[in-house]
Amino acid sequence: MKMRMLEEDELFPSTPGKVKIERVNHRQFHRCFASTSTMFLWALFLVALTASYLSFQSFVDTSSRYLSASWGGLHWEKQIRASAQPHRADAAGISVLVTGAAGFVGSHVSLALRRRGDGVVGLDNFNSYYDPSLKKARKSLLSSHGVFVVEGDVNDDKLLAKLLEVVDFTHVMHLAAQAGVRYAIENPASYVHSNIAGLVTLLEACKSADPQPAIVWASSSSVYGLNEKVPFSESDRTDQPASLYAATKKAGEEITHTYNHIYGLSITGLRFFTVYGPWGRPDMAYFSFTRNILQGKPITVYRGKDHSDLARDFTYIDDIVKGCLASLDTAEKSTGGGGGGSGGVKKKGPAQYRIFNLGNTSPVTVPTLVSILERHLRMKAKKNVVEMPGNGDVPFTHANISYARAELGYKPTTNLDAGLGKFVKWYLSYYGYTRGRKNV
Ligand SMILES: O=C(O)[C@H]1O[C@H](OP(=O)(O)OP(=O)(O)OC[C@H]2O[C@@H](n3ccc(=O)[nH]c3=O)[C@H](O)[C@@H]2O)[C@H](O)[C@@H](O)[C@H]1O
Repeated sequence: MKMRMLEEDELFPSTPGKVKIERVNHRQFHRCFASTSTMFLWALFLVALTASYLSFQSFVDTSSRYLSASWGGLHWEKQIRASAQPHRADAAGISVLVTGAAGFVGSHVSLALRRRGDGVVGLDNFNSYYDPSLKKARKSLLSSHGVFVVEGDVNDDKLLAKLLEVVDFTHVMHLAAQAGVRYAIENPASYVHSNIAGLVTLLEACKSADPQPAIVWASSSSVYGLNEKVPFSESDRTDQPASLYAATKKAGEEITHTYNHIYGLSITGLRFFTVYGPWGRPDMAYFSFTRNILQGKPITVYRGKDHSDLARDFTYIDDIVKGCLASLDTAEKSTGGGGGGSGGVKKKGPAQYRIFNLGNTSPVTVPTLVSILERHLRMKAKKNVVEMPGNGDVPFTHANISYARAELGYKPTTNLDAGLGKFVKWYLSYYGYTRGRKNV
């Protein structure tokens, strides 16, 4: 049957919004029903489309997370367990999670532990504060010695919980941090992120672990700030930080104290004094001076307001490593019960809380540092001497190490001349120089 053409006023009501009800006849009911069912089908279609889009999205999210996740899975867990396994003949081996393992101090400590047969698992986020290729090279060195380094952040609570679940670490050596005194002016948030939030995330994970590991972590000589009493002793005032970096390290000392007090975590904080050496940090003065001298570029040497030279208690990496290992070896067990829950982790008794200076005890001025480098490099520096900008620097540092000597047997043996000699040798070889000329 031929369909009647719709009259104009059936398509467009004469008065907008006012449909003439009396004209809704049987045929219209059919049309209405047909259009309702069409609408229903369309709605169904749209719902199905949305649902499939959402499930596709979640599939994409899950799979991309799975594909991009650098941790997890049975194979990964196997690698973690193998790396954490001590191999010491005396069966006294410890199992250490080293955060910041691809960093300067972290890589040296990890290697030293591994060499004496301890179990080591590294954690590092490989951030780009300085050239990540140097961090990757340190990681390769570690993996060639059987140390597995997980790529991840100390702010990742799930990763930390997983690591502490897979292995009963006896110790955590917490070296991951945002380092550098002057960079805090440029990027203050990175210090809060790593040195405060990251530290708390790590302590939360450790407090809930069963058994709880003992924690040794990197504080800094910078906590002494504007302290003028020399040499700096652990009991000196540390409430006058000169930089945000120093303030976050000081905050770390207070935060770790809280976790020690409430949860029974065994804590040892180490105040490192301007650590230098092979595989060092490119942002530090001795490293950047070396790079500039070799490239014929000028270096900027800061001096104090009254034209006085700045001085640092430069400490060689091997001495620092010995202090770190002695701290691990003398750390007592944590006394908390482990297990998560709403703050239900109670300590069974007071736990050890220690803070040590790890310095060299003989400060050297920055101009002297430069002249030692010139001698080792057999090249002259182009020096720009400028007044120290007010960006967080302190005029001098000088460690009193009596407490570390008494408790840890800590005794630094490398002076700045010998240490810089070793650094320069490493630098020339790592960056492909033959005495001042770069091999291309
Ligand atoms: O012990 C610490 O707790 C800290 O040590 C280190 O800080 P600092 O002692 O400041 O070392 P570093 O930058 O090498 O400057 C050395 C000297 O060179 C001067 N300096 C620096 C740069 C420059 O261009 N010119 C210059 O004269 C500068 O004024 C200073 O007098 C770590 O970086 C830090 O992370 C933290 O661990």
